[in-house]
Amino acid sequence: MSQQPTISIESDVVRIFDTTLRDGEQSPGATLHTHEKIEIAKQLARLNVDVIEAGFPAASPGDLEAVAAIARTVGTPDGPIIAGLARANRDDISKAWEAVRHAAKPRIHTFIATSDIHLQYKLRMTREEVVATTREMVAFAKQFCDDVEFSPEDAGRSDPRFLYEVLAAAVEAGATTLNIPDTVGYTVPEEFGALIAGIIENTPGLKPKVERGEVIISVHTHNDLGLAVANALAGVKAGARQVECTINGIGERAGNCSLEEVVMALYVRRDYFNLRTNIVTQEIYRTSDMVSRYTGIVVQPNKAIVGANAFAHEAGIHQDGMLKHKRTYEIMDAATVGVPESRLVLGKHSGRHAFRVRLEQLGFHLNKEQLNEAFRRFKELADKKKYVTDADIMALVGDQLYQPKETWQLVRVQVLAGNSNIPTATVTLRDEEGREQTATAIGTGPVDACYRAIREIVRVPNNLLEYSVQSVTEGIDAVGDVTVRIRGGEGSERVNPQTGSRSSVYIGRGVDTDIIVASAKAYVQALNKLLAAQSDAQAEVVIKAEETTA
Ligand SMILES: CC(=O)SCCNC(=O)CCNC(=O)[C@H](O)C(C)(C)COP(=O)(O)OP(=O)(O)OC[C@H]1O[C@@H](n2cnc3c(N)ncnc32)[C@H](O)[C@@H]1OP(=O)(O)O
Ligand SMILES: CC(C)C(=O)C(=O)O
Repeated sequence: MSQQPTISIESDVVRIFDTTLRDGEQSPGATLHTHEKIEIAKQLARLNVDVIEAGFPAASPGDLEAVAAIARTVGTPDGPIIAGLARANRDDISKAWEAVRHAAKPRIHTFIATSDIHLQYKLRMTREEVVATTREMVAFAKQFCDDVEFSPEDAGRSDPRFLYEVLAAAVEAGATTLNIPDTVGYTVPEEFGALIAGIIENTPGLKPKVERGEVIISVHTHNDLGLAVANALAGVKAGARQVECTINGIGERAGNCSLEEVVMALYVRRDYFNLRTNIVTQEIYRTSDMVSRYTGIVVQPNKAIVGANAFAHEAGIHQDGMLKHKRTYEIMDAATVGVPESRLVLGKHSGRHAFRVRLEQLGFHLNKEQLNEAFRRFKELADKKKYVTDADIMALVGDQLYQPKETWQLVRVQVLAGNSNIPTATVTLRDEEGREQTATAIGTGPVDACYRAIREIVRVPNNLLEYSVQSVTEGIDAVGDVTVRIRGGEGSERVNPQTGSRSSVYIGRGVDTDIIVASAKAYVQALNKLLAAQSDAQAEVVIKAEETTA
């Protein structure tokens, strides 16, 4: 099984054959319109893939036209090879040629299965018939096109000795690329590598042709066991010089070998593979994003290379390492794949170093005590909130540095709610001189009614931007923690003493076992901040006016 490759191939280039528009489009629900396929093909050309498999022209007239359109627009002399897939029959091959012939560099890719299970149940053919069909159909394709690729489908589960026979027939008939598919993602890397090495070594007459680059061995792996990329790399190590892959690894079932992963593995581990690709790696992220948007297939956040978290660091120890030297936790630069920069995500696992750096980026330069207090409050918030945003941090530190006086205090709140009442709230607030005011309001729910009643008393223009409630403790007697964010009207801007930046957004928090009470406290707190900022602003105007008169 562990047959070691003894091959010495002249070229150190691994060709990238992108099949996003053919095998990728076979992902359930990924159907693309022709104009989207053309856009993706153009982007693949910018990415500098060597081959675009643009579709399966015999599948439908629309598919044929889409492949032809790509051949015409993207298949320029400097552009990639444009391939069309065809079963091993005359009709499919003729249609493939009809579509790809418009390209400067066309390729017909024909295939037939070689595993016993496919022969017996699907094709209902004998091995002899498969060999004869291969010879005949590769020769038929060769009449149209010099560049013919042949694939023994389900090679991963085929008898290797039979594969050698079929592949020899394909080469004799003129195939210049032999693509070895692990169609159902069944093999494991050592085994697949050995399969490739065995093919090169044992297919009659093949090895010298592969060494001179007259015949290219290609690999096409599927991800049913999550091994598609590992298998493709094992194939490359054994002598393959073309990898068939898709953007974001989309494709039938669990998908195909992911282009970005295999390309970056070859790039980052040049020391191990001693090979290169022609890919413009800086275009990777843009391509991934386009394919995701057009197919509607979302990229999982932890996906290697292109996932949202691929260059994000949350743990404090990692963030500290990153700040001291990027290579401590990153094996490649985000910019290499077109991601603007790596991110330090602030959350409950973050440490002081990263927190301080983010504060400085936001314009806050705190002394040690202030930083410790801000960090304590940040951790408290991170325990409750999944993501702590920059806005949260600004509000949190802003609040810490700026403690307004309490213009209004909540005295009482009483609500009538339920599914047979109009939600009604009666609220009593006390002002700085100890005078109480009461208002009653109805609303769409008890919180809305309560907020309307408060507005009746406080009467300061504001918009509620965000209302969120969380339980701080567990169980039926849980304490509710309400956070509100409001924006004040004109003249309610607060100047950040650290940065000089202005904002009219105020945050209020209220905690109580009754969430209506917690909601009222939070809103009153936010309004108090707004009122304090307004009176500060007025004082500023008066002082400026006095200075001018003086
Ligand atoms: C592993 C892969 O990804 S292979 C590529 C898969 N892609 C596609 O299937 C493309 C979309 N397919 C289609 O639109 C349709 O299946 C078509 C137009 C290609 C064919 O449709 P139909 O003629 O209705 O046939 P259907 O798909 O039901 O069955 C496939 C037939 O092709 C035969 N066949 C399958 N593979 C091959 C092959 N490589 N060479 C020759 N014949 C083949 C099957 O044995 C079956 O033949 P049968 O009708 O004599 O039993
Ligand atoms: C047609 C071949 C290359 C294929 O897609 C597969 O076997 O998975």
